Amino acid sequence: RKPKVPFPPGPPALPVLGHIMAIPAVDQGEFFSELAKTYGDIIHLHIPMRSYIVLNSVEASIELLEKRSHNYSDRPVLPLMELMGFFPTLSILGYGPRFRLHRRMVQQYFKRQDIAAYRPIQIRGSRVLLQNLMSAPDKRNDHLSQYASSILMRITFGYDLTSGDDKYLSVVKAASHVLETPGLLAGTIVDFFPILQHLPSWFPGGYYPGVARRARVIIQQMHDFPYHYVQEQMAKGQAKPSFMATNLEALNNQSGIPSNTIMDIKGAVGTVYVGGAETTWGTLSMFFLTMMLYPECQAKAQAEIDTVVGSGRLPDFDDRESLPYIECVLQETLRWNNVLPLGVPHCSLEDDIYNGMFIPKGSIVIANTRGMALNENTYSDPHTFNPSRYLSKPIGKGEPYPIAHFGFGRRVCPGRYFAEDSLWITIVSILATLHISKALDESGKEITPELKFTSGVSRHPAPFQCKIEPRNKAAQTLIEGADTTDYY
Ligand code: HEM
Repeated sequence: RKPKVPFPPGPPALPVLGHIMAIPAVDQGEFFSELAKTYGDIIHLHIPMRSYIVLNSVEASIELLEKRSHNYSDRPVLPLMELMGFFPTLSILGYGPRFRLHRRMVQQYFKRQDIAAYRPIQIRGSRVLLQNLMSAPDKRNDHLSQYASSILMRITFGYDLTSGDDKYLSVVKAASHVLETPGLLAGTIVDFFPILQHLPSWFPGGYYPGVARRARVIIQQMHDFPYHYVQEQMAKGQAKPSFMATNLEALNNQSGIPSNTIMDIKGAVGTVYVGGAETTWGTLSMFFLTMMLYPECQAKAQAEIDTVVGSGRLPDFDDRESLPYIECVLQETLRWNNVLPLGVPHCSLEDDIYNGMFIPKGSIVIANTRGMALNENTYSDPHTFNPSRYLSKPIGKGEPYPIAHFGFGRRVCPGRYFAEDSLWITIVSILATLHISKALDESGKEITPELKFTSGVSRHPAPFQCKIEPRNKAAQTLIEGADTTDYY
């Protein structure tokens, strides 16, 4: 279809295939940012039967995804995610009544005004994490994923995850592993030619559907076990307060949201505890990488904690306002290499014209959040990790906190306030007590890892070694003596 108003600008396309061969499988954020230098903030790419719109600035994303959110809050159909059994799941539900139901359920539970109630869970989790990091520093990633899963499992279905060998944690890990498949969010050949999902895995083009079909069992377990666990606990009269128990009770009393179904609750719980944990531990993994690579920032953060909190106790949420540099470390960790570099794709419901550019109905609309974090007009020397950039001038550069990493409009991350709390308490507790540095090789030389990242749905640092040790005897005593009683 040739529109009267031109599409947004974009590079020349091949006939039929359009830009499909030009889009790289990895580092797409950087690729789109390079294109933006020539074609501007809103780029149009052709993929077979579809328009692919990439938004490269916060301003353009706000204009379309927020101010025109009635038109840009749909999601593209993601055949592979559905084939895996991710349905009905808020993150990928199309815009409509079922989306609104799920969104309301999740948003209500993680409202900014209410999340302080979950802090005892986050504090306890961060203390267990300190103890685990001190006793087995080599298993850093396992501890981080256990921390993130433990707080979300506790809140979503009242489960007390206390060990790294927990059978349910292994299901979560397996589900996360599935999500490491590159391109799952509208980036595989099956998204461009959905008919391919029916091919057997040995057939050319059948690789992705094969991966998705094999993952079904895991994804099913991931959705089912929280439900069975809560039912069991409710039958014994021992269910702890949780998202699932609250919603099931509402359903039992017939007083909850009328069209609520068990499937909806299972789907909502699944997306929160797996998606939320994946992004939280991924960001914490990034934090370790930055602290190892930028020791001067680590020292500055520790000096601030030593002055404000001292060494006689662990930091608490009440300290947050008095620790401006720690806030900057958190914000810079979220910006520097954000875990969802292209957010989650939106989709347009109707034809639209914006600034003389035509955006057809059904376009896949991507917010290039990685590109926004690297925008040189907003962030000086954007590849450098520099928390001070947010401090007011003349001490800092007065640059704004990043916002793009949590997405936009009616699909903005509903867990963002909770996520920031989970990250803050962990980051400040680690900085208060542990020292992170480069690991040494056999000859005693420091190992500097190459900056490498995974390229699945979420982007994490590739595995890297680092040294983690208590900062001093006082810190070791604080970790050993930390109160890990369950006060929630
Ligand atoms: C560092 C941590 C996190 C980051 C960077 C992050 C980022 C994002 C992004 C970029 C989106 C897509 C927004 C859009 O489409 O414009 C999203 C959606 C979502 N996030 Fe988060 N998130 C994080 C943690 C969490 C946590 C802890 C939870 C749960 C408590 C959560 C629950 C969700 C859900 C349910 C959606 C789907 C919303 C929808 O489609 O309407 N996230 N998140």
